[in-house]
Amino acid sequence: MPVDAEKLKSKAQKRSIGENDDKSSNAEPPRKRSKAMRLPTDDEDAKYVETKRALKKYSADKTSEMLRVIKFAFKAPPFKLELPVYLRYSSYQLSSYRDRCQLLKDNSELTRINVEPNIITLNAHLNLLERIRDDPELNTYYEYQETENKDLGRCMRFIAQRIVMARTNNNLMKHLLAEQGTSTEITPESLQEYFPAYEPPKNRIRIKSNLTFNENDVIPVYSDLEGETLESLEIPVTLTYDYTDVNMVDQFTEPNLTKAIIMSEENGENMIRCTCCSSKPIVPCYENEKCPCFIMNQRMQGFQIPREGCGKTEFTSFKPIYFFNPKDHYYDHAGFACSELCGCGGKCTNNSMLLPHKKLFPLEIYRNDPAVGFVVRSTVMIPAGTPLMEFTGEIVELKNMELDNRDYAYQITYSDDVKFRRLLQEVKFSKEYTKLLEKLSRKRFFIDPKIHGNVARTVGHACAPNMEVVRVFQKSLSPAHLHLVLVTLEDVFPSVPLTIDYGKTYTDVLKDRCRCRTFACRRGEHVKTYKNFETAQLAHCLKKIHDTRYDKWNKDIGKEDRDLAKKK
Ligand SMILES: C[S@@+](CC[C@H](N)C(=O)[O-])C[C@H]1O[C@@H](n2cnc3c(N)ncnc32)[C@H](O)[C@@H]1O
Repeated sequence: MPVDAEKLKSKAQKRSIGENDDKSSNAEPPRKRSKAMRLPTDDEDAKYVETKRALKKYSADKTSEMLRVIKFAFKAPPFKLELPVYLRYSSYQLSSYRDRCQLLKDNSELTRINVEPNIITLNAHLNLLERIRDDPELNTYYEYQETENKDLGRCMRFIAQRIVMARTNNNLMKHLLAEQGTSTEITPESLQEYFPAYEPPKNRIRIKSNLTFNENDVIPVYSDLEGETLESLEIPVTLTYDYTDVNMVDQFTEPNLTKAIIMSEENGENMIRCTCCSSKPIVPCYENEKCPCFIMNQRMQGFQIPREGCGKTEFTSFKPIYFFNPKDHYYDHAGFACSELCGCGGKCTNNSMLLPHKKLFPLEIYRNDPAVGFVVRSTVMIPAGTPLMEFTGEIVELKNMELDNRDYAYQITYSDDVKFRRLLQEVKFSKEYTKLLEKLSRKRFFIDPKIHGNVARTVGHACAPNMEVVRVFQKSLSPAHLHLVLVTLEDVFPSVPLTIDYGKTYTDVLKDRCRCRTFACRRGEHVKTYKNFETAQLAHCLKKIHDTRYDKWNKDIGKEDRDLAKKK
């Protein structure tokens, strides 16, 4: 993820002689779990219960009042209890909070389970269709693409352009490619070996049945490492974070950000919300030219440079979000969504956060490569253009972030974000608030999910990723009102890990240790296999590979049989 290069470099060096090297060595003797885990004492447990009670109270009244919430952070090993004071959540609800302690307590969940991949895929698909059918909002407004996607050619073109651009904009890459050596010709057949399907073993170790503690969002965690046993498995500390679906702000470390939240709440002028309502279950805010949230959404879509023959990327609630121009992607792509504070309550066509918050697509976390650690996949096909998940964590300025957290954190504000700053000048906020937002926009804020985060923190890096990260604002325009949303670039099938591109800074630090194994890898073993990518040819190959995967998926979900049965 794009972070300060020098700092990361020192961290990478630290790692290369330490933790990471150990992990990648297959020869490492299995470590005993007991060393890492100690259950809390009665005293510690009592304090934990007390905290939870305080949190419950907070969730129950859902006020936006300042409230003191005590955070317990358990650091293992050795097990240590801290009591820093955590305040203030930038969201108006605390939808979940779970302590690391719970994970330690739940060690007994560790179990072996037998799976039949095809049955899992079929069941997951049927469950998904059922969920869509049973949800009055989805069954009327959302179309899950079960048939072939007619826009796929366009998506593949974007991916191909993105890959070519990431390579040509990278000096180290240019240098490597200029070296002597042969280059493999790009054909669907030659690329095929870089698209292996991941089939989990039939007998898997399940570490947790649900990492989120939310029964509407079940995310199990598996360990599929070869030769691993229940006895040798060590639950890594990277799994013991507080699961949160909302971003957080600590008022002590980030007083200016807190001030921005308060100013937006206390002065209606600084808040953007609509009063739209209708008798329909979903209010048509995106079709209402007077809706202030839609107007802001349109203004942000104005960041995009028009391309001949292409439309603009639209941020709506139910239609796919397709991209057209990979240049300046993060700067050019932002949306503004209605929220629960609006007249529509966020249940409208102008809320691209609606789908990710529904947790429609079942996810699982697993690891099969010790050098990469845990990654994420879905057990159903996720269509291209789906805003799949939000990347949550603590919003923190670079100078306040712990060095150790940086390989997990995602940068959200950039001092050279000219278009965004121009917009700030045009919006009619109070003078003082505009000044503050301007100041904040020049600072380097990150979303740090290391201690408080969600499943998105586990998404791995790939040089040819299948998801892109975009910004969606709600309520106002400070960094505390910004959400990072991960959108699929192509149809992602159940056998494929979900990935994003952590960015050039990160891959440069990875040096030759990138394990994304994609044909377009910028830092792995196969960097020089393909020297020349031509966009159109690459898009064509990607489409062919997609079609093969699509045919297999169709068989797995028994679609052909069901279509036949319907005809009869
Ligand atoms: C944001 S975390 C991803 C979750 C992590 N795998 C875990 O188990 O918690 C980033 C870390 O994952 C690993 N990682 C992710 N993608 C990788 C890749 N393509 N090659 C090598 N390591 C990768 C690296 O250790 C990196 O520091």
